[in-house]
Amino acid sequence: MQWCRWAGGWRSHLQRRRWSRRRAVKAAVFVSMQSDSEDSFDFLFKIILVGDSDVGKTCLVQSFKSGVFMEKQQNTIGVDFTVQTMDIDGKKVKMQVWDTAGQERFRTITQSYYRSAHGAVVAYDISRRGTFESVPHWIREVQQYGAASVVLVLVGNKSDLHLQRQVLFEDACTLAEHNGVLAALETSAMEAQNVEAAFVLMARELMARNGPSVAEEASQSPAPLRGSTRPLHASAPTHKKCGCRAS
Ligand SMILES: Nc1nc2c(ncn2[C@@H]2O[C@H](COP(=O)(O)OP(=O)(O)OP(=O)(O)O)[C@@H](O)[C@H]2O)c(=O)[nH]1
Repeated sequence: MQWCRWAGGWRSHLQRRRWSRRRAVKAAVFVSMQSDSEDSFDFLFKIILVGDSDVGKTCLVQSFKSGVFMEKQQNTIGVDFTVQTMDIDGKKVKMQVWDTAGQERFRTITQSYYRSAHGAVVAYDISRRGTFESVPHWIREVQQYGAASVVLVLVGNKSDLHLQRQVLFEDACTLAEHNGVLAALETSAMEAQNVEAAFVLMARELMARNGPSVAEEASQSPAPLRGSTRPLHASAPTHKKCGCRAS
């Protein structure tokens, strides 16, 4: 498993899912247009997925949601919304994942979704150098339009295309370290490699940082979480941003 992290405390035993029965039940539900009927949860986190067009953001979300790789034909228009619930350390963690369009023409729409995100996954394609060179731009966008406490995870997707690799994992680690990013991982939506690990890593960090306040906020929400609802506002930061130290 390719990953690196600077915030400390990360253990790499997260590959195996612990919530396979629930996932199996929910796997058929793809999200954009449907509500999630399971309304009780211990934690609720909103995660935004950003990065250049065609890096595989939608495929990552689909892989996370259903474990299935679907060759996507169309580019995302605006923002798409998915909910996935996980069992982490006996806690029911609901992840709202907002898959944004990478195309420039949707930038104004997508920026408006950053504000309430607890975490952001910044994705690039390991086989296209240009998508990696855009990463600082995406990080700046998240930092400019998102909450100060937003947790960033860097994901180099399409790790199955190792023969076409144009980005060294070491370069991704260096970039992450210099930009206050929690961790860098390489994933393959096609091979379901590390996809779940990226979201579990994010969830664990958010639980550790400001989980109780997010859970409390969610429990006070007047309406159950549904696909059509607006995102919850991010809770106030309770901890400092990650330091960048080599583990
Ligand atoms: N080889 C390989 N191809 C992938 C992988 N993930 C996605 N793709 C392909 O990459 C292309 C783009 O994937 P999308 O998920 O549509 O990319 P996106 O980032 O959502 O694109 P926008 O909606 O324009 O922002 C599709 O042809 C996918 O089949 C992967 O892990 N490996």
